[in-house]
Amino acid sequence: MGSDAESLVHVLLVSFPGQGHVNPLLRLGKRLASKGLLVTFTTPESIGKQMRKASNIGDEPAPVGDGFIRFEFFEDGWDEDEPRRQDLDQYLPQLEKVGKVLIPEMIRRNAERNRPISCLINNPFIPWVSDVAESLGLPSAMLWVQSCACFAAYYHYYHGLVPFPSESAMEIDVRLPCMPLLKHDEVPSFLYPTSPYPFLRRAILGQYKNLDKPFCILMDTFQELELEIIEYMSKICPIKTVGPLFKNPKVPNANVRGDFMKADDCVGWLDSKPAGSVVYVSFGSVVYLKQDQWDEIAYGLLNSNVNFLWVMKPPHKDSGYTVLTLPEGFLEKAGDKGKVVQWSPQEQVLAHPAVAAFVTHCGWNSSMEALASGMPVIAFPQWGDQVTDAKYLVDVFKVGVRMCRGEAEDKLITRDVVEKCLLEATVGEKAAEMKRNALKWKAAAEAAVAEGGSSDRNIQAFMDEVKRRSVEVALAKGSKSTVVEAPAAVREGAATNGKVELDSS
Ligand SMILES: O=c1ccn([C@@H]2O[C@H](COP(=O)(O)OP(=O)(O)O)[C@@H](O)[C@H]2O)c(=O)[nH]1
Ligand SMILES: O=C(O[C@@H]1O[C@H](CO)[C@@H](O)[C@H](O)[C@H]1O)c1ccc(O)c(O)c1
Repeated sequence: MGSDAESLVHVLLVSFPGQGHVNPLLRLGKRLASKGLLVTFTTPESIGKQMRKASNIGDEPAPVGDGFIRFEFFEDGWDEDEPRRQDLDQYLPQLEKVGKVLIPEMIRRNAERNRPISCLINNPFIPWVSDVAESLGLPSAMLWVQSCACFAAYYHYYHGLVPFPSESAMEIDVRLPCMPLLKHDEVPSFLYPTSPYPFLRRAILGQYKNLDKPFCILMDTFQELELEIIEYMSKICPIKTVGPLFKNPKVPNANVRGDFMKADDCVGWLDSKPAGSVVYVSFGSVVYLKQDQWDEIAYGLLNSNVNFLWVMKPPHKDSGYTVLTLPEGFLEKAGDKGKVVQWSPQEQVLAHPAVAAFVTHCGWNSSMEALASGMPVIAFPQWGDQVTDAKYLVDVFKVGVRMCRGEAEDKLITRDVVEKCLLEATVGEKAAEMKRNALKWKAAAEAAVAEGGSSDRNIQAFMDEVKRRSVEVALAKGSKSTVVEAPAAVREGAATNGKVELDSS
């Protein structure tokens, strides 16, 4: 490694191996690197292999702005084809067991190679990373990869601060401070007493057991988007909002990506379509719909006569899902009006002028990418944070129409409803109003990450703190610090109390 990289403060990012976790943590890594840190990104080798295949991840540190990012994967101790990786109740303890041995080894190896690590950053599902940091006398931070509203909902549930739906009162609404009233099915669905995913409730709440360990909780949201709840939760936890992380004005085209699958080429097809004529349909990396629902969406798309780009990712071989099919003759009927791909370059798609609206499952990454791209949405949430994100996208941020309330409702959304929602979001006054609102959020997002914006100030303050602590760590370990510059004073900057004014229907 070049001596340039070795002279930089070095942080280690440890990610849970899910696409919705890797993307925001890698984006944080690129942001920190662009501002002058050396960043090592790690996740299990099983995913590392897919990332190397799908993206251009090399062995050498990649220069990003003023710093570098490099990758080092770790073995999770299981055979390549182990199906238990799909069962979080088995996989998370396995990751903890091996990670608690291999991450300290990785840290030692890096120190021996003259690039000592000064701070660990993890994302949810792997809270033990802050135990590793503590045991080695290193500071740690956590990147929360959902909205602050969901963070607050889980926090209040975990500490029993307000009543949530329970077996004896299934349909109560939930009143959380500084948040709109959440109907029982707008609360993150892992908290429903009847959730079929108790293992995901355990996985996400596991982070709250260790919440006192990270010195900072970074969040991929921005102050202007969730003003009141961010201010409220910041009085309780050391929160710094740094989003939207996918926008990095310093290095907008950093050529480092973390896709698990190579994106199909669809930009040329989009280029051939008129402005604002295409609906983009994607349900993220984990959600998988039933065949009858898929058919209704297919007919709704055909009947609405819109152009569409539809992501139809293949299911994981051990997921238990059967491969979805398209109705007979669907592609012929759609002709050049439709394109179906296995994986899309979503950031590029959402920024493309041909795209008018996004049918989304409302995962937080997709939600932030849509908002920050000025893209109206048609909300089709299924579970977890998605149902809460849908509530916010539609009722609070006012950039969307609702097509579905969530998997728990167990309701087939018919082709007529699909068609009605597609038209509502693409033509007429309501569509125009949602677009205006979305463009306001795009401008607010860009201002947040621009130099001196709320997220930029927070990331700078975080970097200064990491550098300050790296001196302490080096002194405590009795070795020479790698920090060459004194931490810059944390710039107070103008408080961004201004709310974004929205058109309301
Ligand atoms: O065809 C696709 C579908 C999704 N994504 C990316 O995958 C991530 C999905 O994260 P999200 O939180 O939206 O959903 P999850 O997959 O975690 O349910 C986002 O960054 C998307 O941009 C993508 O690049 N291409
Ligand atoms: O990545 C998984 O879930 C997604 O995480 C996003 C960030 O927390 C969230 O916004 C989105 O709604 C989720 O779908 C994930 C979930 C379960 C699982 O077994 C995984 O391997 C990944």
